[in-house]
Amino acid sequence: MTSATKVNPDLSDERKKVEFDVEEFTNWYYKGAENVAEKRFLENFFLSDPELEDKVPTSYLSHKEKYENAVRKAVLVVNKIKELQADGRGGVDIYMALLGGTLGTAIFREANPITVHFVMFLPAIMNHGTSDQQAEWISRAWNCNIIGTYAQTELGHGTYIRGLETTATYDPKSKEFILNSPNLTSYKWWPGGLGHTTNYAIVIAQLHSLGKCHGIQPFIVQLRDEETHMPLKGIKIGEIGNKVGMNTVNNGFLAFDNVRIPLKNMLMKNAKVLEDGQFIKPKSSVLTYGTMMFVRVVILKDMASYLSKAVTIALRYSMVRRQSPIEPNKPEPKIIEHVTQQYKIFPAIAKVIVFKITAEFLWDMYNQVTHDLDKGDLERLPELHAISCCLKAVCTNEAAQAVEICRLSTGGHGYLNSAGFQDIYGMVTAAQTYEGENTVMFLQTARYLIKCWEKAMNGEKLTPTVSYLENFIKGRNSRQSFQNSPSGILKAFQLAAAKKIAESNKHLEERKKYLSPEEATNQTGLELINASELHCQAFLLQATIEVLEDSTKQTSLQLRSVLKDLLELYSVDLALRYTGSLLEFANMTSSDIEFLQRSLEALLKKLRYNILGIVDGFDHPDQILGSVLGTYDGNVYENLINAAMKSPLNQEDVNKSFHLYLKPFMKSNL
Ligand SMILES: CCCCCCCCCCCCCCCCCCCCCC(=O)SCCNC(=O)CCNC(=O)[C@H](O)C(C)(C)COP(=O)(O)OP(=O)(O)OC[C@H]1O[C@@H](n2cnc3c(N)ncnc32)[C@H](O)[C@@H]1OP(=O)(O)O
Ligand SMILES: Cc1cc2nc3c(=O)[nH]c(=O)nc-3n(C[C@H](O)[C@H](O)[C@H](O)COP(=O)(O)OP(=O)(O)OC[C@H]3O[C@@H](n4cnc5c(N)ncnc54)[C@H](O)[C@@H]3O)c2cc1C
Repeated sequence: MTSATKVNPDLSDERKKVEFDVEEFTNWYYKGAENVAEKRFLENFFLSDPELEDKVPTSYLSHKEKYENAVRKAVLVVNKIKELQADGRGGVDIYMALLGGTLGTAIFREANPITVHFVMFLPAIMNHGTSDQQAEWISRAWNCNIIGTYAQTELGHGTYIRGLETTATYDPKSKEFILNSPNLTSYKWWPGGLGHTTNYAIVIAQLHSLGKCHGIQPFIVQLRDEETHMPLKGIKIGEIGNKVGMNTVNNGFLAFDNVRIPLKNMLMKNAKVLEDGQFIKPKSSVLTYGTMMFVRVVILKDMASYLSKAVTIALRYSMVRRQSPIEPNKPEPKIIEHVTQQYKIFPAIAKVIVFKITAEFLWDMYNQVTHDLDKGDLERLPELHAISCCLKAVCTNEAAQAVEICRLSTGGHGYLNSAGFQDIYGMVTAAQTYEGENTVMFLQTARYLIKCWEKAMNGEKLTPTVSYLENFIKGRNSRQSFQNSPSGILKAFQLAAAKKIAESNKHLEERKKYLSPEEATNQTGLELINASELHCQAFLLQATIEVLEDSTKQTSLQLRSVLKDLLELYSVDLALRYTGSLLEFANMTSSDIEFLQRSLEALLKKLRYNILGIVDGFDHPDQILGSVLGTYDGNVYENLINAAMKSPLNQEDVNKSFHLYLKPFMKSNL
C-alpha cells in the first residue's frame, strides 16, 4: 500500500520499528488472505472509476447538488455490482461494503441514498412476505426495477411504535386497504430515500378490520408513478431538510389521504387478513419487529469500520505532527510522545478490534436464530433481541465518543472538513438514534435481564449470554478478589452486572408495592440502564477473549503478543472507566485502581512502536480515508494547502462581495 509520493521520514521511521508482519495482521483481521484480496480488488474496482471520483469536494456542493450527485453514483455503483455478479463474483458482502462500510462512505462521503432499499425494504419483504408475495416483489426489488424504503417512524412517534397513527382500514367489499394519515403527527417522517428517490415503501400502519384495531402491520405501498415518478393520487411526499450528517440520504415525509391498496399488499407471513376481513393473529406479535433487529446487527459491523478510519487518521497524524518540547532545550517531539495523546488513540484502536470481533459473533448468532425462526422455533429470539439492543447502544455511543476524541486529538486541523472526521461522525452519531434510540435500547435489554434474574432465582436454566447470573446465584465468583487480567476483569464485570441486576430488581420490587409495574420500571430506569451497560461490557469482553484465544493459535508469536497487549489495554481501560461500579460491586480496592493505572501506562508504552502496524493493517487506502491528515505518506502540510486550494473561494483573487459590500462599508467612514 505504498504511495507514489515520498513518505514523510517521521512515518517511514515509525514503520521500521513495527515488530510484527503488518500483512499477517491484515489477513487475520479480515479472516484470510482471500478476503483481503477480494477487499482490495473491490476497492480498486470502484475507486479507480473516474465517474465515481469527485472533481470538487462534495462538502462544497449545495444540498441539491449533493443529492443529485449521490443518486448518480448510487446508480453507477449498483450497475457495477451487477457487472461483477455477471462475472460470478460477490454475494451479500458486496452490498455490505457499498451500502455502508468504508468503501460505501468513501464513494458517497456521507451515505448511499438507496441503502434503506437494500437494508430494510428488501429484508422486510423477505422476513414478512409470504412466498407468493416474495415471488411478486423480490426480483423486481432486487433488480431495482422498483426502489423502496421502510416507512415506520412518524412525526409524533419513533420509539413507541405501538402508538403509530397511520391507519390501514380493510374494506371487504373492494378487498382493499384504505390508508390514511389522520393528523399531522401521523405523517411518516425520516424514512431514508423517501423524499425523492423511492417509488415504493413498506408502510407500518395500524390495521383496522371489521371495526377492530389489530395493531401495527407492514404493507407494501406504491408511492409514485413508475414512469413519471409523480406522487400517486392521495399521496403527499417530500424531503425533511438537511441534517447533522447523512445529507445524501434524502430522508422524507409522507401522508396518505384515502389511498387504496389491494389485500395482497399486506405482508402476511406472520399476521393475516382473510378476504372477509377476519384477522389471523401471528405466532408472536414481536415478529413484526424483525427488520429492525437485522439492521441493529448490521450497525455493529459498521461501527468497527468507521472507527478504524478515525483512528488511522488520528494516529498517522500524531506521528508526523511535532509540537511542544517535553524536555526544555530538546527538539519538539511528535505529538504521539505526549502520553495523554497515546491515551486518546490507543484504546480506541483496541475498540475497533473488539467491536469487529463482537459484530461477527452477533452476525453468526443472528443467522442461527433466523434459521430457527424459519423452522418455527422462537426460543432464542428474546436473547438475540436483548443482546443486539445493548450492543447497538454501547458500540454506537462509544464509537461516537471515540471519533470525537480522535478529531480533538488532531487539534485545529481536525476541525477542517478535509480532515474527514465530520463525515465519519455524522454516520456514527446517526446510529445512536436510528434503529432504536440508545436509552430505549438499554431499557429493552434491562427488561430481559430482569426476567432472566427471576428465572435464575427460580432455578431455571438460562441461555449462554446470561448464564453468569446462575453462577452468581449459586455463590460462585462472589467472594473472589479483583484480578488485573482480561479474564479477571471479565469476572469483575459479570459480578458487577449480576449485583446491579439484583439491586435494580430489588428496588423495582420495592417500588411495585406502591406503584404500577410500569411506573416502578420508570422510576428504576437509571439503575436498569446501568445494569444493561455492565452486562453489555461483560459480553463484549467475553466474546473478544474467546475469539482471540481461538483465532490467534496459528498466528506468529509477535502478532499474538501485540493482540494480547491490545486486549489487555482494552480491559484495563474498561475497568478504569467503570471504577464506580467495580468498587461498589466487584471487590475492587483503591490499590487495585492504582495497579490498573500503572498497567495502563505500561501498556501504552509497550504498544507505542507497534501500534502503527495495526492501523496500517486496517488497510485503508487514502481514498477510503478521505482525509488530508491520514494519508499513508504522512505529507499532511502539503495535503492541507492542496485541499485549501480546492475551495471555490480560492479560484479567484477577489470575490464579488468585496465590491458589493466590503468596499462601500470600509469607505463609508471617509
Ligand atoms: C436482503 C439482502 C440485502 C442485502 C443487504 C446486505 C446488508 C448491507 C448492510 C450495509 C450496511 C448498512 C448500514 C446500516 C444503515 C442503516 C440505515 C438507517 C436505517 C434507519 C432505519 C430506522 O431507524 S427504521 C425505524 C426504527 N425504529 C425503531 O427502532 C423503533 C424503536 N422502538 C422499538 O423497537 C419498540 O417500539 C420498543 C422500544 C421495543 C417497544 O415496543 P413495545 O412497546 O411493543 O415493546 P415492549 O417493550 O412492550 O416489548 C414487547 C415485547 O417485545 C419484545 N421485543 C421488542 N422488540 C423486539 C424485536 N425487535 N425482536 C424481538 N422481540 C422484541 C420485548 O422484549 C418484549 O418482550 P417481552 O414481553 O417478552 O418482555
Ligand atoms: C439518520 C436517521 C435515519 C432514519 N431512518 C429511518 C428510516 O429509514 N425509517 C424510519 O421509519 N425511521 C427512520 N429514522 C427514525 C428513527 O428510527 C427514530 O428517530 C428513532 O427510533 C427515535 O425515535 P424518536 O425520533 O421518536 O425519538 P424519541 O422517542 O422522541 O426520543 C426522544 C427522547 O425521549 C426518550 N425516550 C423515548 N421513549 C422513552 C422510553 N420509553 N424510556 C425512556 N426514554 C424514552 C429518548 O431516550 C430520547 O432521549 C431515522 C432517524 C435518523 C436520525
